[in-house]
Amino acid sequence: MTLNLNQHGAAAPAPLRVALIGLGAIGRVIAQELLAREADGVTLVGALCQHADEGASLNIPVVTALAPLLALKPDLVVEAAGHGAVKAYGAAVLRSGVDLLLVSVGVLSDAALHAELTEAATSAGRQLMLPSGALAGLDYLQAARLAGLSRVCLRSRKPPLAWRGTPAEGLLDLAAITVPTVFFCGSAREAARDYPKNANVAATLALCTLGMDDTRVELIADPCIQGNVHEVEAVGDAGEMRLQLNNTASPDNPKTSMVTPYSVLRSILSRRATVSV
Ligand SMILES: NC(=O)C1=CN([C@@H]2O[C@H](COP(=O)(O)OP(=O)(O)OC[C@H]3O[C@@H](n4cnc5c(N)ncnc54)[C@H](OP(=O)(O)O)[C@@H]3O)[C@@H](O)[C@H]2O)C=CC1
Ligand SMILES: O=C([O-])CC(=O)C(=O)O
Repeated sequence: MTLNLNQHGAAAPAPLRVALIGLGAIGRVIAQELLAREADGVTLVGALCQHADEGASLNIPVVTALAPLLALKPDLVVEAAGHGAVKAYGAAVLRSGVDLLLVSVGVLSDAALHAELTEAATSAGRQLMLPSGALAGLDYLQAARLAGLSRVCLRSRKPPLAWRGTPAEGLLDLAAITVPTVFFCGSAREAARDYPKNANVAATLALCTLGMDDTRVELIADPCIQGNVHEVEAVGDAGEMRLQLNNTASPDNPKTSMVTPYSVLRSILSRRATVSV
């Protein structure tokens, strides 16, 4: 048995072994940051991608199926690939005895899948982790929920090109709009389900507050902005919250806020932090 000793001679925990699913705009930044931070007690053991050549520049093992990913003996699998990947692999990861961090939180708008993942985590004694992602203020909102919340609303604005390839294309002429245009008003469940690459934050907010059906969402195509703007309004017994985030977009994906992979990184590093906030 090998014991890692810190500078005071105390036993240090073994490095946390992390595996990724997806090496796109989010996954690649997480991978680069983890590779640069071996000293922080975290080791990137490999990634699951659709194509074996995707990780070539990162010099990490890349596999194209779940079994060889789990054979790398991760302690934590981080999904950064999309709703389809969670449906394909999520429950199996947990059932194999490995914790799972989901970036594609919006997939939990599917109540049956939510129940399946929760059951898999419970029966295996593992944790399903959800990062704050492109959002903020969730600590306050979860405390306010305990005190009693009555209304929660998210307004997400993105430039027209960020809504390409979504149902917004059938509702308005994205190339022609000249003023901010609301094209969706509904529940967090509907937003997360119908805009799987754009409205994961709606699900995250809902899970921390009033739930998928009572958390309200507006989606807006805004030709006057560069990045992604998320506004949260919450009202309850503990007071009112008004929060506006003006997020820089990822240089590799205009739908995704640049802060998202760093939020995941924070969640990962906090598992090995001596002082955790
Ligand atoms: N929680 C939050 O705040 C946020 C969550 N998200 C979520 O994160 C996801 C990833 O975002 P982002 O990195 O910007 O997207 P990208 O499209 O840049 O990257 C996704 C990557 O995952 C790969 N991929 C897709 N399906 C699979 C699969 N089954 N197995 C392995 N790899 C797969 C894609 O490969 P290929 O291109 O070959 O299909 C692509 O390389 C989004 O789809 C969204 O669900 C995004 C932003 C914020
Ligand atoms: O990154 C963002 O700003 C939000 C996003 O795409 C999502 O929640 O899916």
